[in-house]
Amino acid sequence: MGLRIQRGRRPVAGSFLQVPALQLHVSKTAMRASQKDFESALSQVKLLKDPGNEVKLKLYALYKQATEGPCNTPKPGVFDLINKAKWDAWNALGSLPKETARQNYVDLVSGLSSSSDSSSQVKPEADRKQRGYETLVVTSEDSITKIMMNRPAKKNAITTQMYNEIMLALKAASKDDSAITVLTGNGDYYSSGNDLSNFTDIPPEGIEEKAKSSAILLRDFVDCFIDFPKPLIAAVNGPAVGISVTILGLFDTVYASSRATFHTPFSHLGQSPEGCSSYTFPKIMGPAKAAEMLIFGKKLTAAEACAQGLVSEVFPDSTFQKEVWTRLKAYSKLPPNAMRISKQVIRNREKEKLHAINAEESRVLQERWLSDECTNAVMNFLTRKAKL
Ligand SMILES: CCCCC/C=C/C(=O)SCCNC(=O)CCNC(=O)[C@H](O)C(C)(C)COP(=O)(O)OP(=O)(O)OC[C@H]1O[C@@H](n2cnc3c(N)ncnc32)[C@H](O)[C@@H]1OP(=O)(O)O
Repeated sequence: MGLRIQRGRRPVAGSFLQVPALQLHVSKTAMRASQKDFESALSQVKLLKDPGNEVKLKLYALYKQATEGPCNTPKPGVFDLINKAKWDAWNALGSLPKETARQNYVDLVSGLSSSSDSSSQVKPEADRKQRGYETLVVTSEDSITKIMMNRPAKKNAITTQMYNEIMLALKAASKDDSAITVLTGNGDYYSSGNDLSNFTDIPPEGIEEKAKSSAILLRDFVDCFIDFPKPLIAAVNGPAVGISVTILGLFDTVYASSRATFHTPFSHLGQSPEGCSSYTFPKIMGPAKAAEMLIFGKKLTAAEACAQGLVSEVFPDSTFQKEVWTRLKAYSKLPPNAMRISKQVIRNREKEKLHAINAEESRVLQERWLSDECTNAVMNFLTRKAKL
């Protein structure tokens, strides 16, 4: 889960799935918690099982109110989702007195301790399947966090909401107890890439503003992959299009079903490469092969993608799930710190460069999205005149 309450550190809401409607916890007792009770609750909270994002937000808000008083920091920007939710939770406590916040914090931790004692024997299903995502199914089991894109009827096309949820899921996975993280798709497609209807949601400020906010979203999304600290594996269960292909260059291992295809039809769509593919693809497969994909939109079979180094291994579609998950379960038992450090050694020296490339690709695309070529291609798809 997103936030871990770690020994020797303040309890903070680091990452969560949804901004919950904040319910103020009213003290059950009229008794005032002493500073000692509060400090003891602070120690106790570090020993608790992950209480879930909603509770972590409440703990965060009450802690801030109890120690600093009413919210006194500037509101984070709209794209800073995590800090904004934390700020909202704290701000919602208004002028609640410090002593009451302290008491409420103590009561909340005490309630959590008793429920965690009574449930410590059984691992409920809800712990494994993380709640709060609408476009994903996220599960954590056997030291593997699996993030599954879950819009099978739309070929797992990535909506704005899905971009945001994948970012939240990655941030949570980077801090949870899992050793490895896997991205996959539900249904017959891995993903058909950017949901082209994203382009129809134009704000009152106009199309330029839409292009600008989309470029920021793209940049933030790709940054999450560049910075992901643990081994990241793609289980490409079927055809992959657009951004779902380009970001594969940022994964550590890519397994593909024999049914998968890899297609980046940017010129057809009046667009240009993203996901750092303008750098990673030539590096992986050589400039000539990369150009065929990224400029001319050549679709690769799984076997071709494997021969060109984009895919690590192809499995027959009929045994794909069984073979991939058996392999991943074995990998997840390896020492997690060693795996993380090995990834850092392999990837860290490129990080700065990748961030710069991501920024540049996003800037170029921001302009492309305003072009007639792009507008016509999107309109043709949405009016059912064109398919890839
Ligand atoms: C903000 C960050 C932007 C980052 C930049 C990203 C760039 C890219 O990712 S470019 C790639 C964009 N993707 C596409 O152009 C694919 C468009 N889709 C298709 O060409 C086809 O749907 C198909 C080849 C992927 C599948 O064809 P088919 O098997 O015939 O299935 P349908 O077309 O009937 O699809 C079922 C259902 O899903 C909807 N859908 C599929 N893909 C998308 C998509 N990318 N965007 C929006 N909607 C998509 C399709 O419209 C159908 O919907 P219904 O008609 O309502 O059933």
